[in-house]
Amino acid sequence: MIPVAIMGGSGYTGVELMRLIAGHPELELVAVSSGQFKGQAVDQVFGALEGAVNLSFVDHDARALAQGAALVFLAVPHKAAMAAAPDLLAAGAKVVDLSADFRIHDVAVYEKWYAPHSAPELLAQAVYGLPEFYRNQVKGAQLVANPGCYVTSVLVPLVPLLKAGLVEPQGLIADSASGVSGAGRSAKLGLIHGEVHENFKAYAVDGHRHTPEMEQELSLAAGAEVRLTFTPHLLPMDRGILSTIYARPRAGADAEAVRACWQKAYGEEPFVRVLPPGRLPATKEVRGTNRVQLGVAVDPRSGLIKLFSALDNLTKGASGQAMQNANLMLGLDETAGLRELALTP
Ligand SMILES: NC(=O)C1=CN([C@@H]2O[C@H](COP(=O)(O)OP(=O)(O)OC[C@H]3O[C@@H](n4cnc5c(N)ncnc54)[C@H](OP(=O)(O)O)[C@@H]3O)[C@@H](O)[C@H]2O)C=CC1
Ligand SMILES: CC(=O)N[C@@H](CCC(=O)OP(=O)(O)O)C(=O)O
Repeated sequence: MIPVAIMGGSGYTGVELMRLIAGHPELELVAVSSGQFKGQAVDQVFGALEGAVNLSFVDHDARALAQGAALVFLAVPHKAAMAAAPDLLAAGAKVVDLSADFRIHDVAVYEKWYAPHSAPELLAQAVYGLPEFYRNQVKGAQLVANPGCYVTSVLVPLVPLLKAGLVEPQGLIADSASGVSGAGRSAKLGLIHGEVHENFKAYAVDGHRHTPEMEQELSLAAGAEVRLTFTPHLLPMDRGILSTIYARPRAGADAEAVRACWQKAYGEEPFVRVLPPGRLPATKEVRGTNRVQLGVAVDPRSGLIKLFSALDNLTKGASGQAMQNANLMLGLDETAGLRELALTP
């Protein structure tokens, strides 16, 4: 068994990582940290893990977590991740960072949207962890920057189409809606039941911090600078993201051409499902899985192409993708521990 550790085990992505590791044939969780629950048994704090994790939470001490772990998952907020990564790497551990700290290549862009960067020297070695696009680089990486949840739902449908020149790189619009677990497990007024239940609204309409990350990867795919209009929405459910993307077709591209392009890009991919005509992505069909579903339609009036993607923000949007990256970095079967199917109602 390969020993792994988690910094930030008391949050939603941390507990999801523990669930996935518990079902993984070759990984063993050897340490997990939490400030709030330090010293308490993991399965007392999270009853869902009873019998599956026999550890108590320890301090957020990077060097201690790296000791005895081949790989450490950083399931902590941005800033905390860049503070821990140098020590973890220096101690010889591989690192999968679920935060945004190493996703944006240009430090000035990162600092504009986030905060001053305390470890910019690591940006050049960080690999952007979308295995469907960067699999070979991930395999050799010491530090992987796991993509954002909204970002994965926008890049998977769009990147192959931009690379193939099937859609115009300008004028792209993405409307995405996320379940509440996307905002993490800390108490916030806007996330309590009375505010979220039976409600649906947009937020961050002047600019969400995932926009520059999307534009970075979309521009690389298009070979030209891409500007995207992105609007996130909060859905009254716990998990799941549905993105609807509007794009202007190029060279007469239609739904069939889009599906053929996706099939070429993803036909062999274990976690991307291109849905046949007549079926559209649905969050319930990917809930708890590492899958992304893709669907397409052409608006008969405007001629715009509508792309749809569904994923679970905590699995393919965070911890599942982190596990997929860890599998590649450790030389394991990429799908190990990730073969769960969604629950039907
Ligand atoms: N939720 C989601 O769907 C997604 C989340 N992400 C990213 O993953 C990371 C974790 O998110 P999520 O699990 O939702 O967050 P939560 O708020 O649910 O959990 C945060 C975790 O980080 C720990 N933590 C908080 N502050 C610090 C600190 N200064 N140093 C070390 N640890 C700290 C907390 O531990 P304690 O309070 O016990 O000390 C807790 O375990 C974030 O960077 C987030 O942006 C990425 C994609 C999707
Ligand atoms: C519903 C909700 O609030 N979602 C979060 C998703 C952000 C997230 O987790 O993003 P990083 O991985 O880049 O930190 C938000 O909009 O801030």
